[in-house]
Amino acid sequence: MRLDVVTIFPECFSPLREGLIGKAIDRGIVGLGLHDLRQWTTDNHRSVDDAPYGGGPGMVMRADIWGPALDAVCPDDALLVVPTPAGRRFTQATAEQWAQERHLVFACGRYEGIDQRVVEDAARRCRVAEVSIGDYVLVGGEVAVLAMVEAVVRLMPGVLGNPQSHQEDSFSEGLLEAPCYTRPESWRGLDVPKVLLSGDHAKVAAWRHEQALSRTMERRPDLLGDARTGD
Ligand SMILES: Nc1cc(-c2ccc3ccn(Cc4ccc(CN5CCCC5)cc4)c3c2)n[nH]1
Repeated sequence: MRLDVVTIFPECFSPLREGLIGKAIDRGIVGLGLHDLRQWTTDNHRSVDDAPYGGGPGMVMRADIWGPALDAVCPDDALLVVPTPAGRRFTQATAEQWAQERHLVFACGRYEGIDQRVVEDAARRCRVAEVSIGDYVLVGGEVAVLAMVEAVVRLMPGVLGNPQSHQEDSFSEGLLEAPCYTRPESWRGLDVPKVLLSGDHAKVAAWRHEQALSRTMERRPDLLGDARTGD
């Protein structure tokens, strides 16, 4: 898979060079390209924004800068991902779909967002996904892209040491994950649940499912559909 990111803060993406994602890049499982949007500016101040038509707070990122950048970075067969608070929700299912893609291009906005015509124009030649990572407003798209890239790349073959690991991800079975424990067996008067020491895999699996279910009911009834949310 190839990943390209267009941003005015390329340095925000140095964390991708660390850890499992960094290893995936070093091993060629993932190709990463970082592109400074200001490369496509034309004025001495290298400005990328202007005042919003119709008034309102802050500034909007200019289509006449973003257009040439995406023309250069985003081919027609790529999926263009545009993080925005106004997007469809990015979920584990989204990550699983995108892990099948050959090329993802991420357009990181700042200020109050990107002129909507950039998305409209891009959609004439490639698939575009405007996505939100949660119901809160960040300062820009970079943190959202870091989160989505981690969620997608960890699903790719060869990235996680133990492929079993994402079989039991939260959400992969529609439930939150069960609690996890490791040594010491007793710590500050708190003991590991005895069933986990039993060696009885069926009992362990049953206990973990029950824990996942109760946690989900308590913390995320929305994941359980109408029956449990009292709708
Ligand atoms: N899940 C999630 C994603 C983001 C996100 C993603 C990209 C950008 C680019 C700029 N911003 C800041 C930002 C500030 C204020 C508004 C709301 N304004 C109200 C009137 C016009 C707009 C929008 C956007 C982003 C935020 N936040 N949260």
